[in-house]
Amino acid sequence: MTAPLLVARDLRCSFTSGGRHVAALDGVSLTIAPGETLGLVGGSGCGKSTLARVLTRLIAPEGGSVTFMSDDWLALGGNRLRAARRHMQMVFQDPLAAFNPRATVGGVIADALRIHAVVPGAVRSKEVARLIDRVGLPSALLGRSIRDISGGQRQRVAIARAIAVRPRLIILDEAVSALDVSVRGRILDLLVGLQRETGVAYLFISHDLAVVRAVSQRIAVMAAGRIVEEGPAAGVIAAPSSSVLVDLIGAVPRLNGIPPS
Ligand SMILES: Nc1ncnc2c1ncn2[C@@H]1O[C@H](COP(=O)(O)OP(=O)(O)OP(=O)(O)O)[C@@H](O)[C@H]1O
Repeated sequence: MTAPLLVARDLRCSFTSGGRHVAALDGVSLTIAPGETLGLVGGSGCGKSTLARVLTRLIAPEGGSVTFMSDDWLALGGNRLRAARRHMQMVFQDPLAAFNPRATVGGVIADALRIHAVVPGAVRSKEVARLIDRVGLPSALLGRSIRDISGGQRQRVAIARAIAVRPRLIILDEAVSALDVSVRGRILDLLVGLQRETGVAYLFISHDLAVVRAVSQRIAVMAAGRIVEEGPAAGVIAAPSSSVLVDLIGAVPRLNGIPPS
């Protein structure tokens, strides 16, 4: 059996605000294999984004461990962390918040290539052009400000920036949730195609089970800071064991046997 790419064990993270204590992660464990998509689904406030932020080390958990590419990920520092970071990229719901709004499309991708020294400087522009074409954007967009393109185009730029550094894992947190249905479908197709070509793994986080189902081989269902069920996508949806998943299935007419209106 191939070694897992990422193993999270018993992650715990809580917040106190307004005198209220919330266990956002209450002992979360999960495994992601190389090249697979694990879909993480759950209702609002169940801890999905906190998990993404802990895995990407934006926040430190109070307990638990993460092994990523065989390293003790939460303990890595210095040059080893910088080198390993390249392999775990993140795409957020609102890419504008993740970019310097004054940056150009080409600049965003070139910076990622430069920071991680992915290709020699002499061929960087050529690689930027290849990436922008691969994510389905015209090269005319390269000089445009990131502020002056559509939300769907911006999300394609975010994906181009993530794949530019040839990561092993991309964590997508509600990455297509703000897009209209047809744009969303095309971006999901792009993600599936890129995975086939590069073998990248995805942790695909969404409150929308239909979207998660469209791209995931396995699904983990989260409620109140815990993973309440997990397994192969088709099997989990065919025989849900948690009330959360039953509710999420009920919210998707197609999965519920009722044709969409
Ligand atoms: N910085 C913070 N300070 C205080 N509470 C927080 C903070 N971040 C998250 N929480 C709380 O932790 C819980 C989990 O939040 P989280 O954002 O991880 O959930 P989520 O599943 O991503 O929700 P959504 O789908 O609505 O974004 C919620 O109760 C939230 O209010």
